Amino acid sequence: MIEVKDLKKSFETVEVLKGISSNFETGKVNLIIGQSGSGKTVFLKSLLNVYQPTSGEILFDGKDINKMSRDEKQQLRSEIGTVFQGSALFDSMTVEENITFPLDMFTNLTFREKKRRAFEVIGRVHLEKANRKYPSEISGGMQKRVAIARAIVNNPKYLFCDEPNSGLDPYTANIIDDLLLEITKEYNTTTIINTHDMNSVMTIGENILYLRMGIKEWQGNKDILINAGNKNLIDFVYSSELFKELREYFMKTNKTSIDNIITKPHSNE
Ligand SMILES: Nc1ncnc2c1ncn2[C@@H]1O[C@H](COP(=O)(O)OP(=O)(O)OP(=O)(O)O)[C@@H](O)[C@H]1O
Repeated sequence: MIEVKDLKKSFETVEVLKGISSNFETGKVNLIIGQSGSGKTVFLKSLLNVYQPTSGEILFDGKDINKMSRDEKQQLRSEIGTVFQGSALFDSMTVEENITFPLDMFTNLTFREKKRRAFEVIGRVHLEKANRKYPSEISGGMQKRVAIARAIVNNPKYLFCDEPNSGLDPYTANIIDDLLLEITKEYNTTTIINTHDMNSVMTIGENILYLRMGIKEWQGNKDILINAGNKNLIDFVYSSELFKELREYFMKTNKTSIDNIITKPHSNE
């Protein structure tokens, strides 16, 4: 579980995060949404300790990251898996080498143990046939699955993803969403995802934090989102004509999510 208490972050005189408090539970997919410039990336980077907050607390299972010793921070780093925008794979390494990289960095496992662990997660993201390929030889969706496998190879307690669906077609984005939801349950991770993808919001949004101009404007799950009274949130989430119509359909039929009205692709496609 990650608890954030009255988090503020300024750059010189500009206050970007204006006192955000929120809890992110273990085993749940937590989504951070908001317009461009609302502070999502600064928020995520503050949780990852890339930015030092101006004030406030960030507790990882009860421990304040900003009061941790160097060793404790190093330990925490080994417990965090990250999926960055654009996958951020090493071009000169094969899929398997990319995935093994965190084990080389953070563990003393033997070569054989590392291979076994890499093999496990490669199977988990259905990339058995690609393990000897280079990133340039596989599709964007497969690259994203490699990034996810690399993020989970070390059995992380916390999983952070920055725009995991960016650059993917909607079909592949669904596969990635499903995979992230499944992995969150299987590994019992506290998963935090920055996203602009409203489809993700409506399908995997177990806890949604809506940021607006550096403040927490709304927090809830995908099922209560539909009836949320917050006009800014509704205007943001249902800004496209298609989603507006979907919302009207939900309201008319008393449905709360799109889970039962869309057919999902299988995650190994
Ligand atoms: N290192 C920095 N120094 C100064 N200002 C910054 C820095 N990083 C972000 N900002 C400012 O903080 C505000 C929020 O930026 P942030 O990148 O968090 O927005 P965002 O919600 O992630 O946007 P997007 O959805 O476009 O990625 C912006 O006004 C940005 O200019």
